[in-house]
Amino acid sequence: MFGIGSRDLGIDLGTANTLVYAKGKGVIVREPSVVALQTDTKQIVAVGNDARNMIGRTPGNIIATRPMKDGVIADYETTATMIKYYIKQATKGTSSFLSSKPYVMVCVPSGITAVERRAVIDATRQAGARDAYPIEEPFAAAIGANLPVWEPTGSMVVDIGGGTTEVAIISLGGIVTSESLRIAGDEMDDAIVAYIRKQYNLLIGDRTSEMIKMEIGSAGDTDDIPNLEIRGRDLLTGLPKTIEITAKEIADALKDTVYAIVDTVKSTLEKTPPELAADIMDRGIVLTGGGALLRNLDKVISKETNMPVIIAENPLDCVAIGTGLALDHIHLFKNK
Ligand SMILES: Nc1ncnc2c1ncn2[C@@H]1O[C@H](COP(=O)(O)OP(=O)(O)OP(=O)(O)O)[C@@H](O)[C@H]1O
Repeated sequence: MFGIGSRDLGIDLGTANTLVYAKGKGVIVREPSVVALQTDTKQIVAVGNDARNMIGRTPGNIIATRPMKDGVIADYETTATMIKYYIKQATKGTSSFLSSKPYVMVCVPSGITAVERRAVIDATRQAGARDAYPIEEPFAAAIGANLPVWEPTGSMVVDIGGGTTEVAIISLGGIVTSESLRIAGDEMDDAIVAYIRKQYNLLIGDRTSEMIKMEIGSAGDTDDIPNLEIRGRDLLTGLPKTIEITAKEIADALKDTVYAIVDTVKSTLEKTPPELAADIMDRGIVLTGGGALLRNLDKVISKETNMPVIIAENPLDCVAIGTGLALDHIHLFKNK
């Protein structure tokens, strides 16, 4: 018997954001997956929001890095330290932390290799978990979006995060078919950087491109979206420069990424057994993850698939909520 208790945690270890869900409390930590390190000693200077504010603004002796890339661990030691910091933050005040470590349910992309999966389990244990149980991200997203995952009915979830887009058809507590694409929100940001550089010879940072995406980005129609003034460094003069860009330009820059996501949704639907496809037709495709907030993405997916598409409530929190709620079914998950 596991004896899951209130100290146990669900962690959405994301490429862009890390969220921690505590049983009975909900999401109690929501911070960017960023760590700032001393370049020479590799000592941690800051984690989360504090570290994110340093991106692109660090002096030579400090670097702000994202230890997760494309949904998997790119820098093992830094990821373990980051998880440790968040577990500590989530369990502070609960005096039992040292005497009784938490069980942790942690999400992993569905397309992960055995080695990548092992790294997540080991890093979470090293970070102070009593034991770690991986749950596939789209399954967690579906639980968090309140879909009837345990029932004999088809549900379809598209989780668009920073590094990965996970598409899955779920029925009877399992993933029937899924596809994982290592293209999502980060790729959209990169596409904006590349467009501005090519079109205007202007270099902008990752934070600026993400801000542009959130402010005026659209997967389709751009009517009624105002222009935006942005600042960067002119590559010809080397000096700061301000330009005005239109939503139409940004929509064009995002097109390839958007259609890579749409094609993955379509090819997953093509592999779906007909009975389940009929269920999905009734209930609709549910979008989760921060990428679900890209303007008009729901409309474009709906038009391209002829299916109803719904954006989950609190799309950024679905994976964390689902990971936490899955603690009640921890015996169904393997810790190897
Ligand atoms: N309003 C918005 N419009 C467009 N994109 C958004 C919006 N809000 C957040 N995002 C994007 O959502 C992404 C982060 O989503 P989320 O936190 O679900 O990802 P993650 O879980 O960290 O990543 P992954 O699942 O790939 O490991 C970022 O790329 C962010 O820019």
